[in-house]
Order: sequence, then C-alpha cells, then structure tokens
Amino acid sequence: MGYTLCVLGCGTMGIAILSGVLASLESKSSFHPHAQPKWESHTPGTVTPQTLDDESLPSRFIACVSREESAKKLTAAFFNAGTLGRSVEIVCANNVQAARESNVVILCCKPQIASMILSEPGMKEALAGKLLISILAGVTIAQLEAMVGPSTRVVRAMPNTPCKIREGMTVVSTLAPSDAHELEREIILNIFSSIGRCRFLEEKHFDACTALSGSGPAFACIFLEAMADGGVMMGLPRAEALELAAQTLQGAARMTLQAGTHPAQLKDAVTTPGGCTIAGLLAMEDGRVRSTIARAIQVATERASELGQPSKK
Ligand SMILES: NC(=O)C1=CN([C@@H]2O[C@H](COP(=O)(O)OP(=O)(O)OC[C@H]3O[C@@H](n4cnc5c(N)ncnc54)[C@H](OP(=O)(O)O)[C@@H]3O)[C@@H](O)[C@H]2O)C=CC1
Ligand SMILES: O=C(O)[C@@H]1CCC=N1
Repeated sequence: MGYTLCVLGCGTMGIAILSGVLASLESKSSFHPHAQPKWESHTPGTVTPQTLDDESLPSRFIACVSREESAKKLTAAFFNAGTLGRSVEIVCANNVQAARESNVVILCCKPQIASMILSEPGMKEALAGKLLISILAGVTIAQLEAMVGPSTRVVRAMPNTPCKIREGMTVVSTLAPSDAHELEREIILNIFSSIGRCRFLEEKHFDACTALSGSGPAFACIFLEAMADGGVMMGLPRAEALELAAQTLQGAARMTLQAGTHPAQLKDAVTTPGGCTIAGLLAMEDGRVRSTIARAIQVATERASELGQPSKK
C-alpha cells in the first residue's frame, strides 16, 4: 500500500529530505526488537505521529529536475541510498506527469520559479485534491493557493539540510483541526519527524524560522570553523580541531535539547572563577558575538520575507 511521494525540484533540500525519508524507511524495515522509535527522545512540544499505518507512509518516490545533468547526479545519489533508494524514479522536465502520478508533492524549487512550475499547463488538474507541501522560503500559503486549484491542500514546511542525516529541524505551518485532515497530518508528521524534529507553528513565524533553523546550519558552521581555527592557531592539527569543535557543539546542543539545561546554566558550569573560560568569554563579548549572531538572524529573517516577492530590479 502506501502513497506516491513526489519531490518537485530535487536539489540540495529535495535530496536531503528524500535521503532522510528513505533511510528512515530502511531502518523501519530492518526490524530490531530493542530499537527505539526515532521520535521517543523528543522534548515536549515537538510533535510525533500517532500511528504508523501503511496509508500514511510513502511507498513510491519520484524526484523531478529540469536538466539532464541534474538527473544524472540524482541517479548517482540515490543508487547508493540502499534498496529503497534504487526505486526513486528520476523525472526530467516532466513535472505535470510526475504530479499526476503522485498523492503528495513536496515543492522544493527556488522561490522565484514556483509560479512558473505551478502554472505549467495541466499542473492545476494534476494537483487537484492532493497535498502540496512547500518548503520555499518567503512564499506564503496565500500566494501558493492562488497558483493552484481550490481542492489542492497547501501546507508550508521549513526543514534544514541536516534532514539528510535525520537530524533535521522542520517547522510546519499549523493545520486547522479537522478530521478530514487527520491523514494529511499523519503524512506530514511521518515525513518530517522521521528525518529529525518537527513542530507546528503559525505561518506568521515562518520567516524567522527560515532564518533560525533553515539558514541556521550555515551560521553554526561559521562558529564551528572559527572554533577549529582557534585550535589550529594554538597548534592543533586541523582534523582533530574540527572533531573537537563539532563534538563540543553537538554535546552542548544535546544537553540543552535532551536534558533541558538552560545554556546560561551550562556556560556557568564551565566557568571556573578566575579560570580560562571566563577569559575566553570576555574576549567573545568584546567582539560583540551575541549581538552579531542575533542580528544575523534578524537580517536573514528580513531577507527571507523578500524572497517570495517579485524582484524589484
Ligand atoms: N538550501 C537550504 O538549506 C534550504 C532551502 N530551502 C528552500 O528550498 C528550496 C530549494 O533550495 P535548494 O534545495 O537549496 O535549491 P537547489 O537549487 O539545490 O534545488 C532546486 C532544484 O529545483 C530544480 N528545478 C529547477 N527548475 C525546475 C523545473 N522547471 N522543474 C523541475 N525542477 C526544477 C533544480 O534542478 P535543475 O538543476 O535540473 O534545474 C534543482 O534540483 C528553496 O525554495 C529554498 O528557499 C528551505 C530550507 C533550507
Ligand atoms: O538561503 C536561502 O534562501 C535558503 C532558505 C533557508 C536556507 N537556505
């Protein structure tokens, strides 16, 4: 059983989502009696699927691109993705047929070309009565609804690149409570909580989420690289410096997420009076590191809100 899932515009994020979903299904199919479902470790507030019936799980996968070159890359990417990966159908320049054959479509193209793709002849009909999940930055549900027919259910999601290793953070636009939407809710949760954390938030928060968790991996990597650079400056080999920085950031983040420890508490616990940590912290404060990082989120949020708008050029 199961439904057909189509990724319309399968680039960086499409591959990340599809790879994560395939890996999750592979791990579900290789039953382990002591295996914990992925979502059991989630903190309160993040959402998890209630059931795991076949109807809410994908069983056929279609990935769409526009160029042959991209199609070749996808074939290579998914051929190595386990047995399920080999069953991804790669479709080049035939979006309408792919949408017609699908039940759920995840729109993963650039924001600027959404209207072109959704206005292809036959697309409205192909999407009629189906669930369209858009991950596009800055393109609102109202804008998307104006591009599709009234029977297409439009939902926004904002995932991030770590979905590829099932450590993603995805925010999904709040769904109106209704029995008719229960299956859609299950489908959305099964996709995104199988590839990381998933939480619902009102659409008005989407530009901030785009900046914080969507762009966030890039910001975190600047911090990670800078920490490693400091280690290298002090004589550590590059590879070890990166390992130390990455595992340290992961450990601190996990203590916040899993143990619920406030970051300020974590910081204070490390900071011995008169010790080296406070010396480093004061150097960071001199560099206005907090306001610089917070302002980066502010500026990225503002930019995200412009991405769905027609270019002013
Ligand atoms: N990158 C990120 O970290 C995040 C991105 N997003 C959002 O995800 C979306 C995609 O971003 P990203 O994955 O980085 O972009 P990419 O450029 O990597 O992927 C876009 C994909 O769209 C395909 N495409 C282009 N034109 C068409 C067409 N006419 N028909 C079918 N497919 C087409 C491209 O294929 P081809 O090369 O063949 O044209 C490419 O595979 C954006 O809207 C972005 O806002 C959201 C969260 C995080
Ligand atoms: O930079 C961008 O526009 C996209 C959206 C979030 C992450 N990357």
